[in-house]
Amino acid sequence: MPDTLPPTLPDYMSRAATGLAPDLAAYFLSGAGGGAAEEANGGDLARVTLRPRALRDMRGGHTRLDLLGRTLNHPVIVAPFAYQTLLTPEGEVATARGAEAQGALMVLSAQSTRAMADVRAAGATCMWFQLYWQSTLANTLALAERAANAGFSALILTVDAPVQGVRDAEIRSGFRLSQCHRAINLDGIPQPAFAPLREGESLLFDRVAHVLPDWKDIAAFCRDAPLPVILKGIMTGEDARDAVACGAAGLVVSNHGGRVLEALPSTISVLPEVVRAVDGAVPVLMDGGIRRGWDVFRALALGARAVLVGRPAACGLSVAGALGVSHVLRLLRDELESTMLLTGCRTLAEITRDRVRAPF
Ligand SMILES: Cc1cc2nc3c(=O)[nH]c(=O)nc-3n(C[C@H](O)[C@H](O)[C@H](O)COP(=O)(O)O)c2cc1C
Ligand SMILES: CC(C)CC(=O)C(=O)O
Repeated sequence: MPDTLPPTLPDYMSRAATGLAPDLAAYFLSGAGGGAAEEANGGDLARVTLRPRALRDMRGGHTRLDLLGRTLNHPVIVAPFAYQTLLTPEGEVATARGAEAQGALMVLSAQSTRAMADVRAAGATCMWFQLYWQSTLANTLALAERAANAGFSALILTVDAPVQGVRDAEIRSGFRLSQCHRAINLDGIPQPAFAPLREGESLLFDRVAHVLPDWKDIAAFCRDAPLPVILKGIMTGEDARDAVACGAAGLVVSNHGGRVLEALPSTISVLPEVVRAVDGAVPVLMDGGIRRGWDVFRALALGARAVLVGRPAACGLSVAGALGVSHVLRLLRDELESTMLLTGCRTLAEITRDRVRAPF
């Protein structure tokens, strides 16, 4: 635990970047390829400027919202991120404590290094469970049942990373995951074992592609899953419409924090296209590059119902454990409140498109 907590979120990010071992910093903080998509997320958010309204009555203002049948204190959600015991021995348990301290909804990654029951016991606001497709519908439903039995209230199925991203910095750093930090909640769910490749065969198209889902599988999963299913990693209006048609209960506009494919656009730039396509049918959330309370405001103004933060929570966890996660979330919420007050928005519903100037 540091003697003093960093005063701002950028200070948490730089303290984590310098304090972590180089290979861990590369795994947790770098982006795909040379990092352009990760940089675009933050760069494009900064291109959205605010149109403040002065002298409005701000009494009784608040940051509450309703999302999938629950009332949340504020719209900042802890994104699922993998292998948290790499950052501190308590891992996801500490993150859940920090999230609960701020009444923040947390999404637990299927690649969690702590048992889902222990994480739920540590923080009651860890209510959503994220998973990847597990080769077959039956395997994916088996994992979903585990989450439902552990008391989670919704599932996030991530569809944007069927294969790992190639991150230059991570490769250069020689990052390797050790067996001490494994995804224990997947124990007993069969993982694919691929037959050796014959001459001229492609690993991705001739092996991996055979265990990947398509929209029919997603529709079957949404129909049979024991909990509402939110699809994470939607980046176009077309996919958004397909997701709604398949029965998704919500969408997350996400490029995985720019971690999987360098040539993707920023999430804020595609958010309006997705929101238009969905036309209010289900809530649209967004993540990628949210670092300040005014970034939350920017995303909400362009149609996001709430935002998720990945690296900010990871940096809070790495610098000061549960307290760091809690402090990072508090900073974001305080900055959002002050941005609302300074722009004349009493409630989240008042953060509308006409409160910003945006090139998207
Ligand atoms: C180290 C790391 C691990 C991640 N692991 C997962 C994961 O297991 N599942 C998932 O859906 N997204 C994962 N993500 C993506 C986040 O959920 C989220 O989309 C992204 O971090 C948002 O961008 P931000 O880091 O700029 O806030 C991970 C992100 C990071 C940084
Ligand atoms: C195990 C990985 C697929 C976790 C992840 O989503 C990531 O590292 O971005």
